[in-house]
Amino acid sequence: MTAVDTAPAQDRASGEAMLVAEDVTMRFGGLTAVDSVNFRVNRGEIMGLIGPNGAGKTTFFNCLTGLYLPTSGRVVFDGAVLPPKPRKVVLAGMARTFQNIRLFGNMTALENVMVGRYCRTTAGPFTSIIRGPKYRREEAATRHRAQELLDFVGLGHTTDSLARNLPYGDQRRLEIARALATDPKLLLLDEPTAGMNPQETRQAEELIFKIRDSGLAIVVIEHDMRFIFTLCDRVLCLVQGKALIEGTPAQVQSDPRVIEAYIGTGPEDASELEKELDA
Ligand SMILES: Nc1ncnc2c1ncn2[C@@H]1O[C@H](COP(=O)(O)OP(=O)(O)OP(=O)(O)O)[C@@H](O)[C@H]1O
Repeated sequence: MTAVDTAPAQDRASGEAMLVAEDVTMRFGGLTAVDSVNFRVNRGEIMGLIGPNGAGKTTFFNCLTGLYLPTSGRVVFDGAVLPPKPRKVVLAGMARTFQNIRLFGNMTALENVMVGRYCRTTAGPFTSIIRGPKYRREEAATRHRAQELLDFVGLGHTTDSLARNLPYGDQRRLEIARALATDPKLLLLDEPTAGMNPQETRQAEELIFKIRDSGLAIVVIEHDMRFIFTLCDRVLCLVQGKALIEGTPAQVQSDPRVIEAYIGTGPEDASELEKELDA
């Protein structure tokens, strides 16, 4: 978490591919939730995924992170086809957060982050019971790294607080710290600002830039358009499972088909989008 990415957005957009989705299709029975979507995320890039409700964003995200095996097409991560097990995906260097907070509420902030770290430790059940020197060394290193990550996300003061007692915005940041504990090369965030107040949203934005600057690639699903257009190098808009447009925030923002797609799916989404674009 030390290197700083100072590359301009256009360099990142033409950089080396970290994640490539080729013709990814996901069907649930007769419903095609994701329809032949191509997608590419480069090293050090922040990629946004938008679309009206039911557009297939979460399903596509689940295909990208190994939670779903696409009906057809493939996902290549860091040069290799994505392994079909979420645990192997994490070990390959991909971490994610979920739309709904999934912390261990009765564990402390530090313990929550340590849980994320255990995928990189080697102590098995036997060593953990014996608690020999190797276990103690590893546990101390895990604790140290977890504290570093709490500091990194701005939660250094919450070490011993129970996760369930943290304010909402802090819980979201704690989830990010736990994801970072797995040492990812790519971080996927599913609606990271859902339910946040404007101040928490601004803090989330700063944190995501900081993570990108530390060398990670990031994919974000978000309904908050102002947030996504400020944050991302490129944005993909999905509509009814299909890729409508992919481009820079300026290109996507000015494409009339994007507003049209939102209007077609209900006045709430559309007025939200127009409000954001006018701001
Ligand atoms: N496990 C599933 N089984 C059957 N249908 C599903 C399943 N998951 C999603 N769908 C359907 O696939 C379509 C896309 O849903 P998805 O949740 O991916 O959209 P989304 O863009 O993430 O929506 P939102 O913004 O509301 O979260 C919807 O019609 C949804 O009902």
